[in-house]
Amino acid sequence: MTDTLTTTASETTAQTLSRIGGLVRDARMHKKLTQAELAEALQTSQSAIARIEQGKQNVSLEMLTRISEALDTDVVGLPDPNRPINLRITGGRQLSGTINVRSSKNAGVACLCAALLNKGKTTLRSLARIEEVNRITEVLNSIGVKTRWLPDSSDLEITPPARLDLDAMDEAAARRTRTILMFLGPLLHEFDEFKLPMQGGCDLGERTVEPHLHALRSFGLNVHATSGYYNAEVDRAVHPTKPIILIERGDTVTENALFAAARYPGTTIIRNASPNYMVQDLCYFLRELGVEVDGIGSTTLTVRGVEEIDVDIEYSPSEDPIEAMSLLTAAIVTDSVITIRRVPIEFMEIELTILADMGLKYQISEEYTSANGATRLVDLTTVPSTLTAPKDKIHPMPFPGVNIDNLPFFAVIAAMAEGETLIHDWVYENRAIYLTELNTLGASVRLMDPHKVLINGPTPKWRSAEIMCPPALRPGVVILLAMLAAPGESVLRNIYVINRGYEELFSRLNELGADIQAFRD
Ligand SMILES: CC(=O)N[C@H]1[C@@H](OP(=O)(O)OP(=O)(O)OC[C@H]2O[C@@H](n3ccc(=O)[nH]c3=O)[C@H](O)[C@@H]2O)O[C@H](CO)[C@@H](O)[C@@H]1O
Ligand SMILES: C=C(OP(=O)(O)O)C(=O)O
Repeated sequence: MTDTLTTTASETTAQTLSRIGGLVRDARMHKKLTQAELAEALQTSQSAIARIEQGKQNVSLEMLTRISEALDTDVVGLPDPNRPINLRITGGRQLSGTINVRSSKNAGVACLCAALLNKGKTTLRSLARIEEVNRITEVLNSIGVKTRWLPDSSDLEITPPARLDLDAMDEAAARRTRTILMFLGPLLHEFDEFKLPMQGGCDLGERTVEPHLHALRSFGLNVHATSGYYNAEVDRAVHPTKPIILIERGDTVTENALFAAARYPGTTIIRNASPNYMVQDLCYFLRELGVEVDGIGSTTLTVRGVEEIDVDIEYSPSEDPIEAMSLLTAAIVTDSVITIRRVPIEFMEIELTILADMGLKYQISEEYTSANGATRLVDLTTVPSTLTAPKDKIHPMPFPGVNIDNLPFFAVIAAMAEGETLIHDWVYENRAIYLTELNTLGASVRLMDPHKVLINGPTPKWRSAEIMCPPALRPGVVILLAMLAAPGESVLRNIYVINRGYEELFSRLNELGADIQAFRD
């Protein structure tokens, strides 16, 4: 398994050198050495260190070993998932400039799973290069699917083998994601019997599986769970004879039902479908595969499937509304003017309306269209504003509603606003609890019950602190953003979970003026 700080063979030399340079710089700064001091320890010149750090100099293995010794750390080590990445954040700095929202984790992983439906070559353009995608490509590679990042791009080419080898599956990678559950839909077309390791993902308390199994039963899939595996059997005589009613309007359950319907050579009607952004992206992707999907963006999807799909296609998953919300929150907590480009506005409208009611000022551009040809985008420029708490509680809903994954950001925003804000995360058993970590940074967050926090703002004085990153993506980012607000040096430990869902978040925030350095113990 690789992590963010390890190099991969497919990277170009220039990219690799610049990555190594960044690692040397981070390790040197962590050790609090100047370039001249490191140069002296290595008996080389300060300009040689500067060139290495800028990625402008070839670095031999011998030199890397010496640098590692001088800095007391493996600058480039063998991949070791047990060595956590930490962040050192110098907060209290304003941000400025422009940043582009990248494509979403959730559409990305849906399209990766959907590529299993296609015997031809699938190219995903501008796919998020994140740990969740790494885990899925590791699983795909282990079962025989070839994946290749095209040079100088984030475009991933996916070529399936004639027959998948499920026995060779990289189970360790599979168990680190919930996405593995979304292999059920594609695989039921390929195997009469198969088993999959049980899923992982964010630690948010119990997450349901039954809605997936319920939906897939209409396609003859029967699953029984035994000691860490889903054992699946497919009864080929069973077909959806009536509309499939999802028992939850979940995103991935809708996607699993779509995978099953995509290669069923008949019409499937899916009711209580999620119309959320990643599901819409997946529907557009399926259309590229030749599958007819009507009702995109609604809760009833009608799918006319194709038994065998063998086409070479390209698709560009759309921009991530949750990343847009994260960047907007970064601007709010640092009281900054930044322009966030490529915001998928349809999936941010309610959040923006609530924030406007709280007093947030911003400007938005004319709309334009994402590379997927459908998603409406705007550029959003923030204006430093004085916020007051919302009059009512903030709670999420399946789309359209405040996005479930955007909810945690309101906690740190509420900590900037005058008055009391109640945040009700009815969805996840554990997630609200992690928001109380904001207290360590000076906020006033009271846990009312496992689903509700009451936040008193504005925070009189943010203070820096050292915190273990919560094992959940969005709360982890919320803590990171609060650390941007807190003057002084904070440390956020073990941030794998953030890299699971965000691409180069730290260096991109640094380009806006933040000071976030990654280091390993
Ligand atoms: C890869 C991916 O796309 N992940 C997203 C997807 O996960 P995913 O689709 O896996 O979400 P879950 O199935 O875990 O649903 C989240 C929670 O909401 C509950 N629930 C959901 C729908 C509903 O109508 N009623 C209900 O009670 C579920 O029981 C569960 O506890 O959707 C979640 C909810 O939007 C997001 O947080 C995840 O980022
Ligand atoms: C909960 C999330 O993701 P996942 O479904 O991948 O665990 C998330 O994106 O916040």
